[in-house]
Amino acid sequence: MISTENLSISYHGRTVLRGVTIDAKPGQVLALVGPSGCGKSSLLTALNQMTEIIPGAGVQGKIAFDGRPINQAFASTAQLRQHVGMIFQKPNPFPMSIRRNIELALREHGERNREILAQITETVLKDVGLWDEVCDRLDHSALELSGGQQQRLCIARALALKPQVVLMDEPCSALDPISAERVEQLIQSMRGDYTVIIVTHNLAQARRLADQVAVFWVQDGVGQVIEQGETEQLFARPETEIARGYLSGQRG
Ligand SMILES: Nc1ncnc2c1ncn2[C@@H]1O[C@H](COP(=O)(O)OP(=O)(O)OP(=O)(O)O)[C@@H](O)[C@H]1O
Repeated sequence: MISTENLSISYHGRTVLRGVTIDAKPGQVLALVGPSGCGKSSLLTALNQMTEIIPGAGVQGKIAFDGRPINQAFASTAQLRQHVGMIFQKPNPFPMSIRRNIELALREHGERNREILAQITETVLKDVGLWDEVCDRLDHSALELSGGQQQRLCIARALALKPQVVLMDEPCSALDPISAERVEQLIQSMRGDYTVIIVTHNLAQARRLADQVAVFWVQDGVGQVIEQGETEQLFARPETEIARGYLSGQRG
């Protein structure tokens, strides 16, 4: 669904990630794990072309969506981001009503019909398990919601655009344990319908959620993928000493 080939990322001429080849398959969850600073977030950022707005950042190598280079697969960055949504560590709802948070994204992509807007809003809020909690205060500010509710709203906002891929950068790590569990359950429920690439420092979470895992590590001062494969196989029988130490919690 979305893949990279020999992808490298640099900032101001310093390469921070080198030679990354990954393939997130349709409907699967791919977890990116590894210690701080090995380039996991940089990779996510490159996948929906946000790297382009970072001063001094450069991307080399190939990124493909459904087998086609992303520049050819999408007519514009806006179209790419419709198909490839992004969720950040800190929930970032717009400072406006719960309803407007969902509708604004849809309106930006040309949807004006009020009934359709209301219907999609209800559907996606139900999908993320938020409808019952907010249906009587849709016109209240999204900032009145708890952190966990805000994160589920942000996921609903992304899902409203019917993306095929959702990129998630540590989506649970800023939440309290109960909210984190709800968001994790939500990601679990997205399996099959969406391709998810999730950066997580929580190895137990990666093991619970992911079909595939890629282990990142800094070698010779540059981030690289040192091992990747099916989750259970990778955790049970890592091939490299470094991955074995990291996945067992003894390194990193
Ligand atoms: N905008 C930027 N300008 C310069 N250097 C950057 C920028 N963003 C990231 N870096 C550097 O790139 C390297 C990789 O950072 P990145 O955030 O991608 O790693 P990470 O594995 O996601 O780390 P973490 O798990 O802590 O989020 C780090 O050395 C970081 O300092």
